[in-house]
Amino acid sequence: MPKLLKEHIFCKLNFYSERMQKCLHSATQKYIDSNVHDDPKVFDNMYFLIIKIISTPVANVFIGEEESKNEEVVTTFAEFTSDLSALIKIPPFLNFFYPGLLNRILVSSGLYNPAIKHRNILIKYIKNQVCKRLQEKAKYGDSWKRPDDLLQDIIEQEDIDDLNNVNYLSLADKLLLFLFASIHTTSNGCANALMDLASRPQYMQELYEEQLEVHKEADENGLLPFEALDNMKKLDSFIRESLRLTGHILALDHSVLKDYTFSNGLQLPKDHTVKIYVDDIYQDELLQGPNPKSFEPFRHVDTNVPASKIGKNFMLFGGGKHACPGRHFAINEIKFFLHNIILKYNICTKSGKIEGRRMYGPTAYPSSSGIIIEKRVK
Ligand code: HEM
Repeated sequence: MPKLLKEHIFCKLNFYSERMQKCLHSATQKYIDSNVHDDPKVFDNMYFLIIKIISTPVANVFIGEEESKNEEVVTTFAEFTSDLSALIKIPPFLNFFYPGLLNRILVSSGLYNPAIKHRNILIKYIKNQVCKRLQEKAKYGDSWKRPDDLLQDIIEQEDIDDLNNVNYLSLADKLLLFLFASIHTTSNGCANALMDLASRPQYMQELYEEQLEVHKEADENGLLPFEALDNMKKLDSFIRESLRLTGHILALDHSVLKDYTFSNGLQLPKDHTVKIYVDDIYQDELLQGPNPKSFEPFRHVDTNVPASKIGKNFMLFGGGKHACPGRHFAINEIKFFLHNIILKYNICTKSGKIEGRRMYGPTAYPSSSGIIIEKRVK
């Protein structure tokens, strides 16, 4: 799965950049712009709007221009992970017998499996595309212009060419894995960054000036060249700081595959799950520099370390050979989205205070508090 993404999406970030921006523009227009008129407007729980906005370009790149315009597709992309995470919230009553036993019973007995609804929706739209594409390819042969998206890449990689022999279940399951990895994570990061900005309006002017300068590179449709992302240095630093202070207490669950003993004698027994105690990384002055607990939006500007850069002092995307391959895609999406918001609007929290994260056990979620969005006077 990571190999597929690396070969077919992350090598083509530049190619997808225009589509990503067009989708973000139209989704922002639909979910935000159309609700903000001359008076300031309060948006509660922005996460639910942002997840729809983030899902729009992801759906476009994953299953193509045509189907991604459909509201039902965007809703499935947006809701799949949160519906699934309802399973994680079920108290682990039967874990005494076997880890996750209650969830396994619910899912395998068919009593509760939130994935099925989304899989059926996805199959409906994928089927439409697969049929159309195979028929067109048969009709036009070499002159057929193949659509460029992940679905087409999978069709070709798996040599799918017989309409009567397509395993739609397997195709949908592959795509659902990608949805699981990409949508909630990116939306979380984006909603946190927006709330962090609304909480600290004093940094807005500096970011606005940078985005104005960057926007000089835009074409007549307001679309930026891919390279413009590199010039959003302050915005990039702001996003990295927001990600650094995501706020989880424990993160990065990993299974221990074999008994392991660290040099200090600490033992990890096989088959246990280990999690990282996040404060050990982000509140350590040696790793983060001075005042590691405080939100300093421009702390990364002169460090030459972009928001997507992983390292021992920044583990949000994991590390090593399994580090998140989607991190550049995610950061680009967040930057393009915030670029537009900063140019169009002033934002602040409804409470007028800094809003922190919402905790669910050791995991942090974006705050559901209100954000006031007001058109910028030019
Ligand atoms: C802010 C957004 C994101 C965050 C915070 C995030 C975080 C992570 C983390 C922590 C891991 C596990 C790394 C490890 O085990 O060491 C991971 C893996 C992965 N992520 Fe992301 N991710 C994000 C966005 C995305 C996007 C947009 C995609 C796809 C388009 C994606 C695809 C993947 C895949 C395929 C893996 C598995 C990699 C492997 O096992 O080799 N992620 N991500």
